[in-house]
Amino acid sequence: MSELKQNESLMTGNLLLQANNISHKFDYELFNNITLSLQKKQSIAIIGMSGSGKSTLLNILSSLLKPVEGEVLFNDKEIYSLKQKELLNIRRNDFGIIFQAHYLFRGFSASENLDISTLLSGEELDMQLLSDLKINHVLSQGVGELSGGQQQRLSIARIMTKKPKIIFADEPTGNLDKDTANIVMGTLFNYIKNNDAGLILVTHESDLAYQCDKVYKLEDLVLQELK
Ligand SMILES: Nc1ncnc2c1ncn2[C@@H]1O[C@H](COP(=O)(O)OP(=O)(O)OP(=O)(O)O)[C@@H](O)[C@H]1O
Repeated sequence: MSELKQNESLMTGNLLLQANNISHKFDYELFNNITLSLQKKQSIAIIGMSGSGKSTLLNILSSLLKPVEGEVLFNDKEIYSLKQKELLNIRRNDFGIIFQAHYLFRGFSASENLDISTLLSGEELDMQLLSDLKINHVLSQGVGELSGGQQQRLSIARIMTKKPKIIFADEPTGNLDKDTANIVMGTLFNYIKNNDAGLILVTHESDLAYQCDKVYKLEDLVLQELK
């Protein structure tokens, strides 16, 4: 994005997240000098080969991993310069992170897993959301009794229940058949449009990626804009 456009979106208040000149390495360099911005109601997909660093980049953008270089701005504040408590507040209230492995409480029912989200956020349970995700009929069942795909949708519902400003999703439809994956993606797109939120999605599936407003490919250390 040009500096002019970036300033425009800052002025109109549409900017949700701005990452500047992000570089990261573990044993070897993963990516270099990545700049990315997310606007309200916008969805961004990141694709790339296995091991190219997509999940690592998502972790950096979503407050879980401080990059070796660069900054991530949310509400005009560089998140990795914040005090731990402020960062935790953003992670708890504003960011919704959907992992490849979902972290549901297995000894509890589906409904109790959702209660944790409503209790912490003070938000109401959205029955329409549960119905859209086709899990409204399994609420009284134990998490261990649900299918893998139902567990995945329950973890997505739990994250959406707290009404995050940004949803970061790492392969959110990995366990789902095509039709159910489309339902989940439709629910995520509706959510961001209706709540002035944004979505950053990591996926292997390019047809899912191209449903997003923007598509980037992580390759040869850089993020290339494909759409
Ligand atoms: N905490 C870590 N410590 C050391 N190396 C790591 C760590 N996390 C990831 N890596 C390495 O960084 C590289 C990129 O991993 P990452 O999970 O970001 O890739 P990816 O593109 O998301 O892959 P996939 O599509 O297979 O999920 C891998 O070689 C991985 O082993």
